[in-house]
Amino acid sequence: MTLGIEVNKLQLRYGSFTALHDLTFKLDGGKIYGLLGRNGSGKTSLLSILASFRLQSAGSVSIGGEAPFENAKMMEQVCFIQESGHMNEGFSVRDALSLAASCWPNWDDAYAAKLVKMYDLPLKKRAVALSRGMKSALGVTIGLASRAPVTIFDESYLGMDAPSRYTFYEQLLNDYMEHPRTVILSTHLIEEVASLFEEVLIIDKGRLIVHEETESIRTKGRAVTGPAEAVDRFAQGKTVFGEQKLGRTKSVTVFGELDDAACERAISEGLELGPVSLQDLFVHMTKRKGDEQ
Ligand SMILES: Nc1ncnc2c1ncn2[C@@H]1O[C@H](COP(=O)(O)OP(=O)(O)OP(=O)(O)O)[C@@H](O)[C@H]1O
Repeated sequence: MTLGIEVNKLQLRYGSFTALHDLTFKLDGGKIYGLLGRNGSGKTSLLSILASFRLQSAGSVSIGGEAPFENAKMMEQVCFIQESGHMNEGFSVRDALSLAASCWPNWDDAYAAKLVKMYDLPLKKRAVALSRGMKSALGVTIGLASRAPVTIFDESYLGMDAPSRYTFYEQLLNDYMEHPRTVILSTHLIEEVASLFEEVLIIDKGRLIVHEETESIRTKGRAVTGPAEAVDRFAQGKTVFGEQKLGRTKSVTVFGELDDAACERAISEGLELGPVSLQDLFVHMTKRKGDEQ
């Protein structure tokens, strides 16, 4: 089963501070979404509302057609894994897994055991006493094995070392192919995870500035490489970021879609056009006064 999500004019205020401004978007069920945003942009606030950890100040959220807040049926359908997951002081890893098994009806014990083995999680150890990376490994184990129709990972794998993170990405993709569900990943490690995203949402200062298919976002910019003079001529009048020079060869990223004629002109001048990284585009789109170029 997959569940879609609809968010309409969603606002969240903390006292007099507005963290989320009129967010409106629709997520189809059964896709992997990337949620990107700079520090403090409102990612956790948004995800907490989707997971019914928090009630919005205005607007509406519906998951599979139902409002999630204080909706026991919905809580079984949504699994929210945060980096700073709260663990009961006295709980062992085994207890944490047993509790998770009782929360999510689609829980797969055999898959959880496989992940425990992969991550070498010590079942008898108190969960609060695990290292940061091991806590993250426990978190992603719970998120994956929950098989919840809506599974949200809020930077939950940041504490893990690179091999463990790659294991997570691989497991997520394989398990998602076998058991399609709606997955939202918020991350600052954009390039590492970008290939998993089918669609990307970018929020900036509590406002949604992008919601598009990943492939379509990548067409918003191009990497242009070639002889420095030809690159400069081509880039004139265009928005340029991410400039690199090696000898007489230069590479720049130009922002904005290029039509066929512009691409043909570039190629005829000996320039190479390549795709732009999602991370470069994200940095450009969320740039603020005072940021380094
Ligand atoms: N409980 C709270 N009380 C008051 N302000 C809050 C509270 N929680 C978050 N905020 C504020 O809301 C804004 C959004 O915070 P949020 O944690 O949602 O951002 P984020 O995008 O997840 O950030 P990061 O990438 O740094 O984790 C920030 O300005 C933050 O200070």
